[in-house]
Parts: sequence; structure tokens; C-alpha cells
Amino acid sequence: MTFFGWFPQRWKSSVDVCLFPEPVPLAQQMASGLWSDLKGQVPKMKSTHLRSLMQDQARNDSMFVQSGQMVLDYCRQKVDSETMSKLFDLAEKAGVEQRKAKMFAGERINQTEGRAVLHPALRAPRSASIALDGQNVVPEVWKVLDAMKGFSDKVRSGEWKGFTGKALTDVVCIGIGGSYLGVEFVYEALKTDPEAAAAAQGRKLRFLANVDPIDVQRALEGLNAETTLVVIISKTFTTAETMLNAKTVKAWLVKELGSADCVAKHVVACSTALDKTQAFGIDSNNVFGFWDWVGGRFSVWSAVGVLALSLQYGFGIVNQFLEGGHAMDQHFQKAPAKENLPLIIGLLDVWNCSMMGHEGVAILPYCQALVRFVPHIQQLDMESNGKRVQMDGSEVPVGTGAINFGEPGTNGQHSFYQLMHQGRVIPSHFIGFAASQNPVELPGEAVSNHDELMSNFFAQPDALALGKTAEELKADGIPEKLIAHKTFPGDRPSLSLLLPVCNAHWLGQLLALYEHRTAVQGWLWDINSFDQWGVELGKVLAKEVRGYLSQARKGSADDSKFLTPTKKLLAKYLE
Ligand SMILES: O=P(O)(O)OC[C@H]1O[C@H](O)[C@H](O)[C@@H](O)[C@@H]1O
Repeated sequence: MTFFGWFPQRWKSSVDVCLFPEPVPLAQQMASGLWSDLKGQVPKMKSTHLRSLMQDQARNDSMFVQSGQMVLDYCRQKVDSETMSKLFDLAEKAGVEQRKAKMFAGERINQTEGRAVLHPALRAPRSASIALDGQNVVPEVWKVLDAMKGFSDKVRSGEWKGFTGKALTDVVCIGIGGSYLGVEFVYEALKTDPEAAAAAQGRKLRFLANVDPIDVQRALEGLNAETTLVVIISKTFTTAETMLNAKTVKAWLVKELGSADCVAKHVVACSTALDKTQAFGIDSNNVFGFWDWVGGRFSVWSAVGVLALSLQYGFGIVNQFLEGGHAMDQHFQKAPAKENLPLIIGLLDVWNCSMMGHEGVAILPYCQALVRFVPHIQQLDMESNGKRVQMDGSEVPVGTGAINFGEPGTNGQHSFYQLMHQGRVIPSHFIGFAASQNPVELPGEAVSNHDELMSNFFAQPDALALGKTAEELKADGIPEKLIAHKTFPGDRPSLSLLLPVCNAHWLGQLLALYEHRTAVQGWLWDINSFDQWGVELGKVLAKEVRGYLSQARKGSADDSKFLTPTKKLLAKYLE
């Protein structure tokens, strides 16, 4: 079956895409009263406590959605059926279906960079057909996947040897942002998965991202150059941090191994800029490519993630991750709106951010393996949706881009949950798994260790939603002077996602779910979620400072282009 085998025939080409009505630009939506209609829901929802909303069992049932073995429960959101129906209307008017179809059809929806957004093609089965400018990109994708399988098999089996003839057991990945965060998230998440852990026996994977030289020391600590493979990961192969770190580690290899010829055996690259990898001295046979239609923050499914993860865990496990991502793509495309998890979560996040005025969203995985999930989602969501103008350049008339933050539970409960319970209202995503990667059951304990963890996963959303009233505290015999301090207002929205187990397949599903949630939000706001011009200005100014420091370290330099406070601080630094 082709990738589009299940896909409605009418969405198959960009011409057919035109069968959908054009999405209505946000400003027009505002004028047409759709958002104000939704805004009209706000006073009602603000004045109705979740305690009341949750008394309606039919409402709660309608907000318990299942996709295969993944469950989304959003009855603890400050919405009723009328609000939800207006949100689904909004999705329709904003053209979410049409924009989604354009993305999957390879249209250049990243308009400011003139690029398609085809990361789903990276996880499509070999037999799929996804066209960009009339060319099926899937065979190209699988050509690189096959090459990475071949290379990682050789390294893992010891057939590929280092400069001194030893097998390469350790890998250092050098990359930053999208060329780092997703890879580290998946690496960490699989480290304790039994199948992946067995496959990684005797191997090490390290990351070097920060240009801070301390990170070099940490990444190389205890490594032997003779057994170390360096993977330089950079889409553009121009990122200042990555280039300097790559040169630093190359110098370490050459020093340790005594010859510049070691590079051919110890350095490989993942990039779209093959001319630049060659200029760096990397043999083009050791470069694994990808394409400009893969955004950095969506690139873990490409060579960016697949190579390093295959070296550590073997290609078979990484393929399960790809298949999980593809399963979520299918769900996102096929499932009706009311059962469509990325759509619902995107709508709820927009409702909370743009209508209810909550500026943050807490992402709370009850799974220590997801320790690097939130940093990855921060880049994915905040770099995508931290935008101030719409596609046509006009200012977005509503608040966009929430501050995504979080920590695994239960650690976060002993840290910032105080603020969530009695301080600010922060809509939250609770993420849990039915089974643990490491089941532990102690004789004499009331529950298994995983059930202990999950008791908190189930309790916290109710504590946030229901709170505890002064009357209840009085009935518990709490002294009068403590009642105010111990009162929990409740009425704090959350949603809960329950998955079977944290393995490669479900990690793929979870990450693709969050990618599509991000896209849905951007489509509702009519912003471009796929560019990132906001990261440029700081880079340009850093270049000026770099030039100044270089001169200043040699003697004197002209600081006249800097602000007076900046000059003062620079002078102090150079003292
Ligand atoms: O992969 P690279 O070209 O080295 O880019 C690494 C990162 O740096 C950029 O500044 C962007 O903010 C990120 O989206 C990107 O992932």
C-alpha cells in the first residue's frame, strides 16, 4: 500500500488541494466574528469552576478520546461542548484541513524560505510515494536510511575500524538546536528500554552542543580517541558553535592519534551542505545527507538522529521509532476532528493561550526516561510558534506561542508545582505510560514502584482541577489561622495522555503528535511555524563582538559601535 493508500483521493495532488476552500486569514476571521464568538465563551468558562464542569459525565465522556492504545483525557480543560464545537469550527474556518493537506502534498508552505515541509516523508514506508515538484522523495530518503543502516552495522560489528585498527565503540555527536535536542531526547528515552539497552551494550553516546569549552571537556571525558567516532551534525554546516566544536574535537583526534589522516576513519557528518562538509575535510562517502524540506527542529527522523541512534541502538530499533512517527501521521491525516489528538491538543493550547490568556504550558512526563523530552519540545514549539506576524506580515491580533516548560514527575512536584497549585494558572499536559521500562515490585510494599509513580500522575490533575475549599479544610479540623494558607483554588486546566510503554514505537508516536500539535497552532494563528528569523539578530551582534574581542586581545580595538553599557561590561571582561 502506498503512503497515501488510505488517504482520501481528493487530497492527493496540489491541484486537488484547491478543492478545499482557501483558509480564511486570521484578520478576516477576527472581522468575521469567529474569534470574538469564541472570546464570548471566555467569561462563561472563567466563571464556571472545573468542579461544576466535571459533574457532567456526558461531557467528560466526550472528552475521553482513544487512538489505538493512546488515550487523551481532556475533561479537565476549561471548555464545554459549546466551546469545543466553536473550536472545531475555528479549525475548519482557519483551513487546518487544507493546510495539512498542503503540507503532506509537498507544497512550499514555509513561504518565507520558499521550502516545503515534508518531515513526514522521512518516516514513510519504503513503498510510499510523496512528491515534491513531481518527484517522489521517498526513494531518496530510503537510500540514505539504507546507507546509515550499512554504516552503523559495520561500526557496531567492528568491521569498520579506527585509524589504529581498533573497533569504534564510542560516539560523540557535535551539533546544536535541532541538530542535537531531538537526538538526545530519543537517546535518553531509550537508554533504559530493555531491548534498546541490550543493543547498546558496550557502547557510549555523548553530545557536544554548547560552544562553552567546558562542554568539550565534559563530552570527551574518559574517551579514548582510538575507539571514538565523531559525528558532526549540522543542516547548514555553518553554525558557529558546531563549527568551532568540530574543529576542537578534530584537533583532539589528530593530537591523540598523531596524524591528520585519522579524520577519514573517525569523522562523519550529517548535513544538507555537502560542499561544506567536503571543505571541512570529510570524505563524501562518510556524509549522510538530508534536504532543505526538513526543518532543523523536525529533523531527528533524518540523518540528524537516525545515524547516531542507529550506531547506539541498531537500525532496527530506530526503524520502530520511524514507524511510530508514521502511525501518528496516519492518525493526524485520517482521524475525524473529534478524535484527532494533535488537532484537539493544538486547539486547546490555542484556547488557553489566545483566549484564556495563559502564557505558559507545563509539559509533565511521568517517566524519567523522558528527561530530555521537554527541552526538545521547547525548541519544537517555541522556535516554531514564537512569532509576532502572520503570513502576510501583519501583526497577529491575539497572543501566540506559549512558554513551554516542565520536568519529569514526580521531581517537578517538589519544585514548581507549588506555583501551579496556589500561584499562577498554568495549563498542563500530563504524560504517563501504563507499563514501566523497569518494573520493580518490592515485597511488603502496597504497590509496585511504577504504580507509586502513576498514583501521582492520576492525583495531580484532580488536585489542580478540584482544589480544596475552606469549608473542606474546616471539616478536616484545620486551625482557622491556617485555612487561607492551605486553601487550593483549583480550577486549573490540564490534559492527560496515557500511552502503553516508553519504547521506540511510542516515542515516535508521541513526538509526531507534538510536532503536529505545533503545526496546528501555527495554522490557527496564520503564522509561519517553519521559519526562525528571530534567532538571527543575536548571531549578527555576536559576530561584531567576536571581531572586537579578536582585535582587543591583540592590543587595541575600536569599541565605538557598541552601546556605552556594553562597552563598560566588555572593558571589565577584558581587564
Ligand atoms: O543544523 P544547523 O544548521 O547547525 O542549525 C542548528 C540550529 O541553529 C539555528 O540557529 C536554529 O535556531 C535551529 O533551528 C537550528 O536547528
